[in-house]
Amino acid sequence: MTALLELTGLRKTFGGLVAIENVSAAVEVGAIHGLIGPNGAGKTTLFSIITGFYRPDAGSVVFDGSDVTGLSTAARARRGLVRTFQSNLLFAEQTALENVVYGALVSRPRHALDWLIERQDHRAAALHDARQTLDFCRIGDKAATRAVDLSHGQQRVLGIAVALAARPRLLLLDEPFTGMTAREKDSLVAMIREIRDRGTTIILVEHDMRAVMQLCDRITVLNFGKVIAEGSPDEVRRHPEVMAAYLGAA
Ligand SMILES: Nc1ncnc2c1ncn2[C@@H]1O[C@H](COP(=O)(O)OP(=O)(O)OP(=O)(O)O)[C@@H](O)[C@H]1O
Repeated sequence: MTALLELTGLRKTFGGLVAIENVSAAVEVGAIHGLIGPNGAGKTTLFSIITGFYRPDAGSVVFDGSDVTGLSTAARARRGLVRTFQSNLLFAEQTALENVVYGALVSRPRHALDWLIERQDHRAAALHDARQTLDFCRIGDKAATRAVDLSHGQQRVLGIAVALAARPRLLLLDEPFTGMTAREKDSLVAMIREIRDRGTTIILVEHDMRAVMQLCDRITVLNFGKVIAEGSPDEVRRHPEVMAAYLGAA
């Protein structure tokens, strides 16, 4: 297997606090890779380093063979490294369809230009793609609904649809299951598998252990900013340090 993402020797401090210390990990092409750990373990900080929101104090982020450590979030997104947000950062007053179109345009500035100068063929193609993405995410019937009028679970799915519109090669999902009903969770588990099966590698930061264990091929466990375990769900579940970290946290 080849690594799509390689993290080497990452370190990030906030004042005197070491949030991430000497973190190395590799995410294989086609994997669903979990990133877990108790509260304050450093998951969000690591996520932000991978997406370019934070610059690490040391170490490197290599995406598809290129060092992207110094690149902006937008430059990474154009290369196919795309994230969703924990909160629903959507255009609340716009329809679901418009949100997905914006998701596609943000990652493809050339298309945005065509849109602005009203290239009708590009507009039609963008709308067609956005409709297909909403259908794929099982919210095609909500295309004309304003984002703000969707249920919480539907808004989270729309967030994923917006990210998918950017055609990610690596999709980072930030706690996508938060606040979902059991039924919505089951549907999202199936959807995430399908996204992977269509060729997108996935990193999943998630507190819902059932979803993590169901979905992930590999899991990296952080505690106090360090990697304490890495392996299959079964290996990680039985790892003494992981059990201790979660019991300690509980
Ligand atoms: N911007 C910041 N400024 C100062 N300290 C920070 C900042 N961001 C995170 N930290 C600290 O770094 C450590 C790791 O935090 P982080 O949010 O990455 O953990 P987490 O695993 O995502 O936690 P949670 O599961 O609660 O979201 C914590 O001690 C946190 O207080």
